[in-house]
Amino acid sequence: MTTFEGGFTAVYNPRQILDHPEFRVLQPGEKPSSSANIAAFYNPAHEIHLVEKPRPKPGPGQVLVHVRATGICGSDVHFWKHGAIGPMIVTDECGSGHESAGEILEVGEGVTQWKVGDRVAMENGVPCSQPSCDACRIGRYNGCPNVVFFSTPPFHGTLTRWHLHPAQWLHRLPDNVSFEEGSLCEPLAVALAGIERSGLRLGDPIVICGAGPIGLVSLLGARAAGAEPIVITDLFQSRLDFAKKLVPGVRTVLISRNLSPKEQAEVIKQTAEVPLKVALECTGVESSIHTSIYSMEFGAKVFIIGVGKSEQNFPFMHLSANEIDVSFQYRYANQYPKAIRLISGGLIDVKPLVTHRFKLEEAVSAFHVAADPTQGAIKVQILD
Ligand SMILES: NC(=O)c1ccc[n+]([C@@H]2O[C@H](COP(=O)([O-])OP(=O)(O)OC[C@H]3O[C@@H](n4cnc5c(N)ncnc54)[C@H](O)[C@@H]3O)[C@@H](O)[C@H]2O)c1
Ligand SMILES: OC[C@H](O)C(O)[C@@H](O)CO
Ligand SMILES: [Zn+2]
Ligand SMILES: [Zn+2]
Repeated sequence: MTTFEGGFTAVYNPRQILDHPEFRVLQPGEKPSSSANIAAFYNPAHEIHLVEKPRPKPGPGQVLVHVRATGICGSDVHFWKHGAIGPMIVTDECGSGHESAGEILEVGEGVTQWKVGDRVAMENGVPCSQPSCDACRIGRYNGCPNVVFFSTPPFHGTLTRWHLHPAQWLHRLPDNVSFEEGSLCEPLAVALAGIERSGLRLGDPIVICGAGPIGLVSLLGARAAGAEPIVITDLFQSRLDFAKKLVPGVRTVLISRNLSPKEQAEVIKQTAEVPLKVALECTGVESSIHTSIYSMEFGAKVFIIGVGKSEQNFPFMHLSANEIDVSFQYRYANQYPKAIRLISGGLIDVKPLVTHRFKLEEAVSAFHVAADPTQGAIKVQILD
């Protein structure tokens, strides 16, 4: 039982908010009609294609959102290309996209907090919200065992024109925050959750490993949080150049495949010039995690946001003898309001992360650009 704002209560099963199950795959070259509810789906045959679906009707406690901006996440590409992330396996057609913002088109029964035309960022991991669920009850709802995460199989994503959403999992966008910025609140929420739980404090010297979208939003967040100095690493100079443009004061280290993690850590330490208190690890790659661990001072924290191989080795004795804590982040909880405030207040500027823009009808091309490293994409946005 969930109480919606305004006192309306409903038995609330997030699985019932699944988008309309009917869809038709468009043939290659077939033009979708301009009034259709189109979406980009991936499937177990590693195809990505447009589909047409009916326009859904909001039920009690739901709203219909016209999705205006969606960013492509590495996990969308991964589900398409590799068919699984850990235990989440693509067994059927599945809608992509979970970094979205839009405009409310219709409100369902009992929805009092939203009206048609309101601009919102969509929080796309919808937990069960049942009092019997410990994770939900204590506010660590990213750990809800019954979470519906749109775009993670079997739940269709928000890369679509019209999407049904539970009213209480939307966040109002102030006038000075665009739909694109609203959609970028999703990767930013990942970084903010990690930074919050890493215990990072004003003036802390840190290293960020990996300068992909997650490393870069972590860089923006860490800079806003007052970390200094900040060292960022990557295997590619182009990504480090991007980081330097984004935050000119950042120090960069190009990772060499010829150096061991210990040797690499020495380069990071020399670049930092002061002992490092925190690592925000944003690759999930074993060698990079080792490098981050060897870069740390006694009592430091290695905070792992990246995800990678199911089983990995750890430099156990180095961790133990240096009391280095290792922690992990899984998605986020309670970060959207903060992300929106930081963007609206001008403390974090996510706009430069968008390198490519496509129309919804061009979503398949957008995926090909996002998946091709030679295109130099950081964040590909799909706008409608
Ligand atoms: N914890 C979560 O909830 C969560 C949420 C979103 C993404 N992620 C994960 O975060 C990670 C980063 O996401 P992204 O979108 O930025 O991915 P990405 O692949 O675009 O970026 C990763 C970057 O790390 C660099 N890299 C790879 N190996 C490296 C090494 N040994 N040393 C230094 N840099 C190295 C790559 O060149 C790349 O620029 C991924 O593992 C992703 O799955 C986690
Ligand atoms: O941004 C959130 C992440 O992409 C998701 O956790 C994804 O990796 C799996 O659902
Ligand atoms: Zn994501
Ligand atoms: Zn729950």
